[in-house]
Amino acid sequence: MKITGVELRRVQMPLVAPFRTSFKEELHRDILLVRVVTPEAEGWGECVTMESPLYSEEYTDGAAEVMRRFLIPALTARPDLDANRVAPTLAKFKGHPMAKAALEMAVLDAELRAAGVSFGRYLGAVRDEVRCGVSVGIMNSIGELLDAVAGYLEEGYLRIKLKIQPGWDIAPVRAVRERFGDDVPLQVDANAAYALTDARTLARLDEFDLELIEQPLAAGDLYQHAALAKQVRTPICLDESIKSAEDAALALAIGACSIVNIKPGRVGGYLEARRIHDLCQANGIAVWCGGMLETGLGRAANVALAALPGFTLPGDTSASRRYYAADITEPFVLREGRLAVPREPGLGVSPLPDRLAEVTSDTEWVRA
Ligand SMILES: CSCC[C@@H](NC(=O)CCC(=O)O)C(=O)O
Ligand SMILES: [Mg+2]
Repeated sequence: MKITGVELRRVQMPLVAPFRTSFKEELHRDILLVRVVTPEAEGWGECVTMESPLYSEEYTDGAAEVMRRFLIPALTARPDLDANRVAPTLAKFKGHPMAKAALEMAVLDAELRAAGVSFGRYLGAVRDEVRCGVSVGIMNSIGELLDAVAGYLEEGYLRIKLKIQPGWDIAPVRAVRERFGDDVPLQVDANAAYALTDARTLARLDEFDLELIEQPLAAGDLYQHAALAKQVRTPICLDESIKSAEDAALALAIGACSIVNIKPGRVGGYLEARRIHDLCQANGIAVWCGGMLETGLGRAANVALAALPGFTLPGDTSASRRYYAADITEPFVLREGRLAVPREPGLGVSPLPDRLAEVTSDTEWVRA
């Protein structure tokens, strides 16, 4: 395929409620969308960067700039591009996995729409629907948290993930266990808020029979996570630490984690995400699909990925209404705790033109 041009489009998506983690409180998402135009078809990509470099080193304005100056020109120079060639073409540019992932996603979408093949079928989906969990932010009170969890359980979510940080960990987890019982699959995500010196506090979470503790320590602390894993019984799951299949192989080799949260943007794209899935499956390691509050575009791709055989745990693949009153695509609606895998070619969804226009704050055409 030859790219004839790329549109960079910024959309402003207000959240239905504040979403607070150990590093930030989100009130809205300023999202960079990418539309790749080729003679055969167009494709959409979603860049999952935050506005500021607080989750990882990337941020949205930086992603747009690196795409505009380096990544898009490298891709448009190739007359023979396809999705498998995006990462090798961009490999000479260091880092920027989320920016690269958005472009690969858009090229893959265009390629698959032209071929009449869905994301799920291309990636290797074995299910027509995926079991869904939900991520619950840090709240102002235990009461507010319990009301939120009650609402999500009522909606049918099959797993609850609680954001934690020092000072908001043991008490909220205990309160959720006491209110909703021991049978609700429950896990926590610290977003790297703890240090190895907090091992005793983290070990106190063992009494609550959690599915996992996600990213307790800093992204670069692989060795420290391996040391922590020897001091807590609850399985350690990594998120921010795993930026490639190579990182995953090292983390498994040194015992830094026993479960992996796979986020295509964090690892440079859906093809690398599949490689991590394959590596983990071959090593008997469970994986699940993480989330970055995606619109229906990224949500469609994540749900397709989550249908691969090794995704045995419910992911943060929630319904559109978890974050947005009105998505930019037809909404993903939870049914019996599950989301259906799109079956149409490519992502299987497209932005609704009127809705997209409503939320667009900027659009820029980068000519090939
Ligand atoms: C704004 S924080 C985004 C990263 C966070 N994502 C979630 O908690 C799930 C978000 C979602 O449901 O998309 C994580 O560290 O796993
Ligand atoms: Mg996480």
